[in-house]
Amino acid sequence: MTMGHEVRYRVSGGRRLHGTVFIQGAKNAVLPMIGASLMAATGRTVLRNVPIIEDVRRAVELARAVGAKAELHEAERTLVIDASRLDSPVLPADIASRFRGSFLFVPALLHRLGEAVIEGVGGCNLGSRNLDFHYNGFKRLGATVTEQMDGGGNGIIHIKAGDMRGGTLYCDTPSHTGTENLIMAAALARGTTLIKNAALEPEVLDHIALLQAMGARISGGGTGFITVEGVDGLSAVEHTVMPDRIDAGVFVMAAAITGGELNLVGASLEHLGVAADKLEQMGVEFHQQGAVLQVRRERPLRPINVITDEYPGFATDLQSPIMAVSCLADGPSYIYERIFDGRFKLAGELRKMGADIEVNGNRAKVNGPRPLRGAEVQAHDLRCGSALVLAGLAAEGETTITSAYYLDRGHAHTAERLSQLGAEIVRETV
Ligand SMILES: CC(=O)N[C@H]1[C@@H](OP(=O)(O)OP(=O)(O)OC[C@H]2O[C@@H](n3ccc(=O)[nH]c3=O)[C@H](O)[C@@H]2O)O[C@H](CO)[C@@H](O)[C@@H]1O
Ligand SMILES: C=C(OP(=O)(O)O)C(=O)O
Repeated sequence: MTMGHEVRYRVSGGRRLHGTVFIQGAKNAVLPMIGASLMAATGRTVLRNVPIIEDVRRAVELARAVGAKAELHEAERTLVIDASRLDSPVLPADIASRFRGSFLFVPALLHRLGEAVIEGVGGCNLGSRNLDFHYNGFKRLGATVTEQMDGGGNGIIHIKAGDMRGGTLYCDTPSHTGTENLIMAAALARGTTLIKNAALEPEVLDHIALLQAMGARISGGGTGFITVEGVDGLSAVEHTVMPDRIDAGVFVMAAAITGGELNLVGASLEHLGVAADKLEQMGVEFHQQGAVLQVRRERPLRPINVITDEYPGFATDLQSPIMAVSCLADGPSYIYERIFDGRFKLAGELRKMGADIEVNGNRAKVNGPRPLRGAEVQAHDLRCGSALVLAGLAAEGETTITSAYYLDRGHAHTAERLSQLGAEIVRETV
């Protein structure tokens, strides 16, 4: 995951955070949007409020690998994509295996080039992460899916478009990227498609809004039943990416774990779903003032009971961060991870910092309060990384977080933004 250099963060804890922070654009909205932009056969798509994160850099590389012109203007947080000439259906492993969002390029390749070849799909290693809902949906629309082994024993997936016609599709559980991929595949198929048990996440709705602006005919977003009437083509448009609710949740928890007070520009209480209620129960006070969310924590942290679920349930991507906060809560906290079966590697790292956490399958009990002390710890995945930053902010002494490419996959300018709030944190490449 580190590609030549190792990224690490050093955090010195014990400072209360104060001030104003800008919430980045949403990773899980911009990635499907980059996939959608490849469906426009003419013109240039302009995406604004793009988070400057490693996953976006990889997506830009991947868009270029299939023939698109893609320019990321980092200072302007704007991505311009001209997909008028795509010339390769291959998603090369050296780029695609580094982020999950690479699979969101498949519908565009099917419609524009008639096939997609996937040499590797990446993303955080969170246990089993199947793609059967995607494959089954593509097949129901008329595609064929085959797997071959390359010389090194790695599977290469070939998807051929065939005559793509609308049909009835479903997700066994409301998959986030599954819903986005099936909507895109149906948008340019002939006739009407119904997707049952579709995901309700705000990023899925933002993605639908972009596709509608491009000319797609989609209804039912946010209901669990999505209907797509196929159209002949989609046009390039300009769209502003919604704020990242997971980035917002992490900054709420930065205020919570340090006993600070922050103004989060662009954060929405509604988008936090049940996470907002759980954080309130822990002692966080919220004041939504238009598009600015004010948060502070003055009272001692109370323990919490968390069950992860699809939106508007408690987001699995905030489960690791709240595990870090609950280490300092006044009593035992209980966490039940229902979405992924391998998302507790964090517990071992927090133990190195003095935490007392018992893990049993997908359930964890965090015995708080335990003072945290600085240690050398490893980010095993993106949210493990953000949780360790939070723990470092509250720990006595210095915490070094290694394998921090994972953190950079999903959070922009972490050290700069936290430093502006009074934290002592540096990012290093070694
Ligand atoms: C790029 C992106 O948007 N990533 C997000 C997306 O991941 P992603 O879209 O991969 O997550 P899904 O919603 O698809 O996965 C949820 C669960 O469904 C299972 N499943 C999914 C698809 C499938 O075909 N078969 C299957 O069994 C997965 O193994 C997992 O247990 O949603 C997750 C859950 O909110 C978030 O943690 C990720 O940050
Ligand atoms: C699991 C995550 O991302 P991805 O699906 O891109 O691996 C995440 O954002 O925590």
